[in-house]
Amino acid sequence: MRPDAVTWFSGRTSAVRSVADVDVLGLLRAKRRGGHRVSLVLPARDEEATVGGIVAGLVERWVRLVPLVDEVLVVDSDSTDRTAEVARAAGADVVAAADVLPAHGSRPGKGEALWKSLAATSGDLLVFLDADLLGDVTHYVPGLLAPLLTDPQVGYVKGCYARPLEVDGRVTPAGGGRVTELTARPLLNALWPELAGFVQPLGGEYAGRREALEQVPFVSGYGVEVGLLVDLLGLLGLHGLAQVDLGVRRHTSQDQEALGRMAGQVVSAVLARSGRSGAGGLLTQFRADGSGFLPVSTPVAVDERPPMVTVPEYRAARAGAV
Ligand SMILES: O=c1ccn([C@@H]2O[C@H](COP(=O)(O)OP(=O)(O)O)[C@@H](O)[C@H]2O)c(=O)[nH]1
Ligand SMILES: O=C(O)[C@@H](COP(=O)(O)O)O[C@H]1O[C@H](CO)[C@@H](O)[C@H](O)[C@H]1O
Repeated sequence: MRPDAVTWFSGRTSAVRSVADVDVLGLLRAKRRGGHRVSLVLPARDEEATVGGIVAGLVERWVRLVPLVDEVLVVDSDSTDRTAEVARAAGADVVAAADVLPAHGSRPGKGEALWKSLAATSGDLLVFLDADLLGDVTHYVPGLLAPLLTDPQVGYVKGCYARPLEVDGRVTPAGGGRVTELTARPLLNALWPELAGFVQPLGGEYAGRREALEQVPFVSGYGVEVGLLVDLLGLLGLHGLAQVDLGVRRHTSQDQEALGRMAGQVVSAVLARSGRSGAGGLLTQFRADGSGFLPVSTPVAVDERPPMVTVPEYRAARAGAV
């Protein structure tokens, strides 16, 4: 790593691998002293199998027992299963992404759900967790909040973790984060070497200050994480970014073809931010069908929403909330 990345990695990486690793009551005092309000957001598309357990555990611990969190919102991203009902029964507020800022239409994708969450929440601090996480993620919330509550210089915090790979029920202790290792990390090291210290640049668990998040665009699909990282580097500088080692992250993984499409979206977001548009914006993959190869093409061109602070309805709502 370049010296600036080395310095950042050693100075801006903390560790919260369990609740025992963090002074929760100290964070609660810091939250109250700072007059902060915390919104926990989970973007969810067809996550009925996992979203209920995640929400129930976090609501019990961080809303009821120790009120680090003031609102828990599941953004239902065009689910076709019972995600919304399960999340609501577990104690979350639920909103359909398509119902937020309806005058601005509705686009598919995780980034769209995250962008809309800014208009559907009120916290000055936001924590984002995927809704397909497996295992105990209780400590993720205080771990991600700690740098924001204790260091005013930090505006954005990404979780990092070991990532076991679970495919067809078989678990290998490493190997997860395939798009990260095979696409995002090489591209970021080549184009933004100052970001080389991020262990999990694509990780779906992160937290940030609203005043920063509302000033950057949100890539509508899976390019949202890499887009946010590069754009927040520009807005906050490397010293405004941090990461926290949360130990291990398990989630329900997608197949290689799906991850290929995800990688295509990540590459498009990177190319757009490095001054080169992805020429065709189309990714062609091939399925072996026994008698040859069937080409399957998917649009991966960057589609993004503007900084939320430019949306009149958002500004009006925030002004009214003051
Ligand atoms: O169009 C989408 C795609 C994904 N997601 C959610 O974003 C998170 C991460 O997506 P996914 O699990 O598909 O990515 P992976 O973790 O496999 O990389 C999960 O909570 C998904 O339900 C979403 O809200 N809308
Ligand atoms: O990090 C990665 O390579 C991908 C895929 O992870 P796996 O190979 O399925 O463990 O997962 C992340 O990438 C997505 C795109 O940024 C994020 O939206 C997901 O939250 C995150 O899990």
